[in-house]
Amino acid sequence: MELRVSGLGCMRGGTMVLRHLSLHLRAGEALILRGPNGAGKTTLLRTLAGLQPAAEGRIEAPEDAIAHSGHLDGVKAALTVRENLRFWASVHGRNIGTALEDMNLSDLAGRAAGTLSAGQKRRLGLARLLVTGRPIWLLDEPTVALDTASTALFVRMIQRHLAGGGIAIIATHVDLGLGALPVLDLGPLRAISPPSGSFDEAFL
Ligand SMILES: Nc1ncnc2c1ncn2[C@@H]1O[C@H](COP(=O)(O)OP(=O)(O)OP(=O)(O)O)[C@@H](O)[C@H]1O
Repeated sequence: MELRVSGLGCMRGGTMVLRHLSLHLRAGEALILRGPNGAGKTTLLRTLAGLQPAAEGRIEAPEDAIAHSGHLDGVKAALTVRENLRFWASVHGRNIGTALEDMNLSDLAGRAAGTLSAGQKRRLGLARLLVTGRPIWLLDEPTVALDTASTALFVRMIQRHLAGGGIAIIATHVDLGLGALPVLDLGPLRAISPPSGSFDEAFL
């Protein structure tokens, strides 16, 4: 199990955002993506997941190995938590296993997903990764809206995934307490310079 990326360039909205990105992850390895707002973390993860085409370069991974968890996780509001997981599991030809327990969703299993809080929905989105059975996880700000206990559940979930030979790329602005993982700063790989005097800078 490997993910190999070479000379990757990614576009967003018709503009080249990142260029010359190469990386190589083997089973059990993880990478933290960092960079300021707009650096291209989401764009990179979407490109690696095949949600948008690469502008240049190569992405090599086994077929159907990648699962992506982003800001919109396709939670079906009218289905219960359990039904959502069963639906995704069936798409991948699997059952939901211990996904409910692993993300502390057992007490919410019968609730319509549309009635969940932001953090509960995020836990459901992360539980979805478990039922895909896919070994390469691409995670975009996975702990947004999670409280301390849920963040700890997520960290354990990642540790088990890596111990089982999985791979993870995690875009995050926070220290997850996952130990000394390699960090890729996308700032230097930006294909475009942020405009000077931008809105953000005006408030720094
Ligand atoms: N739908 C879109 N259409 C056009 N440009 C976009 C679109 N989405 C993002 N962009 C632009 O693409 C660039 C990269 O955005 P991206 O969301 O990948 O950054 P990011 O590093 O994930 O940022 P953040 O830390 O704020 O989540 C930014 O300049 C952003 O403004």
